[in-house]
Amino acid sequence: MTLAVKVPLKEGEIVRRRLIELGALDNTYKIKREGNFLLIPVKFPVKGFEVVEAELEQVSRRPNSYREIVNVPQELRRFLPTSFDIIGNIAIIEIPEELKGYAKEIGRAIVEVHKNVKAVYMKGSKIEGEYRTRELIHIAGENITETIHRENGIRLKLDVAKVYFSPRLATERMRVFKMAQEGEVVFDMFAGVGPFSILLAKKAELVFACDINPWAIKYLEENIKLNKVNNVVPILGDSREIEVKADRIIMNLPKYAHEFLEHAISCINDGGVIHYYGFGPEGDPYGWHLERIRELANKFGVKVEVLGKRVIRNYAPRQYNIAIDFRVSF
Ligand SMILES: C[S@@+](CC[C@H](N)C(=O)[O-])C[C@H]1O[C@@H](n2cnc3c(N)ncnc32)[C@H](O)[C@@H]1O
Repeated sequence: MTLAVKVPLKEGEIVRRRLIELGALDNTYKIKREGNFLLIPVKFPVKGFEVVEAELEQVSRRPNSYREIVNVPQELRRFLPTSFDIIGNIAIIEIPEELKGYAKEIGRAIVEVHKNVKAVYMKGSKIEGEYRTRELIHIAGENITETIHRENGIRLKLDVAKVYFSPRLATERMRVFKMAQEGEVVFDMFAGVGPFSILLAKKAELVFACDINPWAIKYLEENIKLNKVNNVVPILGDSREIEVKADRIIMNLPKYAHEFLEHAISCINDGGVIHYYGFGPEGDPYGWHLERIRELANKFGVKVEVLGKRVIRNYAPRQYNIAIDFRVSF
């Protein structure tokens, strides 16, 4: 037996919406028709409605999406985000202004549907600052920010509040791994907690992994142990000040990578490959970056061969996160 609001058939939809607004609708039971009435399952007695005890059928199918069970007013449902990131057992979601008042409902629904998710955070700012982190606002589940994320066969321990990490780049990291050759020396200029470095360590002879964020380096050191790799050298500092020679350089700092190009070219070995990342506008997202690369190639008197370029993902409206791979020959 469960509690249900009994309403005339023709008022059913209006009452259902009202119950959603009140957070009273119990989605775990099905609505039942009884003659000219509907029995709408509720979580608690609701003032102003006739509440009865009823035998209702339980909803047996496990929902596929939090959107199927979340209690938000019908007219706002169209604003519900269709995707969010899951990093280890932590979900991070961008909630539009219209739904900010329902953030906790959304968080609760995510925890309910995704059994592996233990904590949910709402994005509280854009990615900003030198460390490329953002403010996170806790909306559901446990108040934890440290987790272990699995991707491409490696484990990455990290704190989502203290370091940059995006699970959306997993395919890009695998693509770079596939391009890498056995026995190379790699310079990961903006290593973070090591998703490129640790993966590439499986092929490379040596990986220099630099980051300016002490938390990133702390987790990188833990991840080196966690993944039992012995050829990654963590370096805390500004990668412009690190003088190494490498066959492959990864420049995963899209917002500022162009400022580091000169140093990258000075670190690359003859015939080496640079994986450059940037942001660019719709239409020609590569043009500005390719010009910078060619300018510097002229300045250094080296040859540049573009091996590939692609859009990785949308970054903002009409702005793309792009990648350019190029070979440098002396
Ligand atoms: C976009 S994140 C990429 C992290 C990592 N490659 C990944 O895929 O998760 C850029 C990283 O560059 C680091 N960073 C920013 N400026 C730097 C600098 N001058 N030298 C070294 N690292 C820097 C930030 O702390 C941040 O961890």
